[in-house]
Amino acid sequence: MAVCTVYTTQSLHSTSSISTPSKTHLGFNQKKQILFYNSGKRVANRGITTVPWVIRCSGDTVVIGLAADSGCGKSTFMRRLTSVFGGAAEPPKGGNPDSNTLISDTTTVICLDDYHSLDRTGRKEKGVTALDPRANDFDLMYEQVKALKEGKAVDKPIYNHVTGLLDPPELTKPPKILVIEGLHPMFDQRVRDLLDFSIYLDISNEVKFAWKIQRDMAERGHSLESIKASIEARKPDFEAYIDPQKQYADAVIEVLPTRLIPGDNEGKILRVKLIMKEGVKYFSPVYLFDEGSTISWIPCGRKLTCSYPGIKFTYGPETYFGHEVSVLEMDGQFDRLDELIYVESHLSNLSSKFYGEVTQQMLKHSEFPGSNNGTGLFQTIVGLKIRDLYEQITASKAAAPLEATKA
Ligand SMILES: Nc1ncnc2c1ncn2[C@@H]1O[C@H](COP(=O)(O)OP(=O)(O)OP(=O)(O)O)[C@@H](O)[C@H]1O
Ligand SMILES: O=C(CO)[C@H](O)[C@H](O)COP(=O)(O)O
Repeated sequence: MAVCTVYTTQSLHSTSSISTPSKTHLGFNQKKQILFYNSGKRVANRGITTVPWVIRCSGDTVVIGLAADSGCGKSTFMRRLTSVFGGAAEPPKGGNPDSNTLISDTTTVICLDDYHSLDRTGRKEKGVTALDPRANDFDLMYEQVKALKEGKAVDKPIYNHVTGLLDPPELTKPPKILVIEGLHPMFDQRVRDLLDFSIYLDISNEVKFAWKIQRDMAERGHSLESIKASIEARKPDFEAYIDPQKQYADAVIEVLPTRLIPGDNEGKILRVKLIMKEGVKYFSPVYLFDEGSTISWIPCGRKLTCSYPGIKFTYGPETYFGHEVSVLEMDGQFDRLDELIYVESHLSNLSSKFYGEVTQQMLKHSEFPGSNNGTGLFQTIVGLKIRDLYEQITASKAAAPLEATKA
């Protein structure tokens, strides 16, 4: 049910006895008594009113932002996230086969490439990349994400990656959870302010290169030179417009080459950091052994099989762009995924619903890239945290109308 916040009208504001705008919550078309307050004290009772009083409706839609460069694992993360909610995500039925949208029972994932204002030819003519803000319509992005958050359907444009053209729009309905993924979910402050939670996938250049080669060379037949050239061409705009968004993220998954093999730059064994901001509403960071302490842990031995170069976890408080954060790091990879339960049992605040849920999720998607290392583990954990955040937000919204009528 969408919930609407009702404010007093201008004429009531001008009444000297009422100094603060009053608020209450209504369902659409629901009649309810509206109470007015003066510094928390009930001062008037205006009887029954209806929707015309409503000036702002916010649906139950929780909005999550996922930022990353292209080819950095957003789709894989989305598949893990939607799986935590129990359903598979699919393109809109009967719509444009080249739609970028994915819909599951609870979640709709929209790709912000759909807000490219310049198509492929337009960008070429103007000499700008897709990462450049001038190639994107942030006004429309803001209006549509805001509308969806408020429970209203929108006609969202489609950027067609096959043709490089802007296709006719598709009707997008407000879901329970809206994920906006792409290059710029935290770039525009208005859009950023709509996010209930934000994530940045920070893939180091060395690893990005290794992944690109794996996908674009092995799977798409591109040459090594063209992959190198495309990464180099994107770099200045990536550094100017995409990378700075990580400072705003509530959680960052940073992927680096291992430190367990000196000089390694193959990008096969990874060191992955989960950077979690402290003090974010409805989000309490995961910790290892003891919250707030600095821990270094090598779990290899009788309970966890590790081949060379082994596995090392670290955990502790740090500062990230001036924010207090907790950082959990995993370097190395698992030999046997079923043994992950041993690691899981030493992690706290996971927001799992039962013992072993993280291990179960990882085993369920063992074929996804990153399932044997920190990328898969931390994406799964962030998925559980998002479910928990969603449940807390909806519970608090459901409690709000009751609180308002009790007063
Ligand atoms: N955790 C991982 N470990 C190893 N390789 C990975 C990982 N995540 C992604 N990759 C590699 O990167 C490729 C791109 O992943 P994915 O499709 O999830 O990224 P994306 O950000 O959605 O890409 P795009 O925006 O280009 O569609 C995968 O095909 C895989 O080769
Ligand atoms: O950075 C990207 C986000 O996915 C794409 O390169 C951008 O959307 C442009 O698309 P295309 O490569 O199809 O012209």
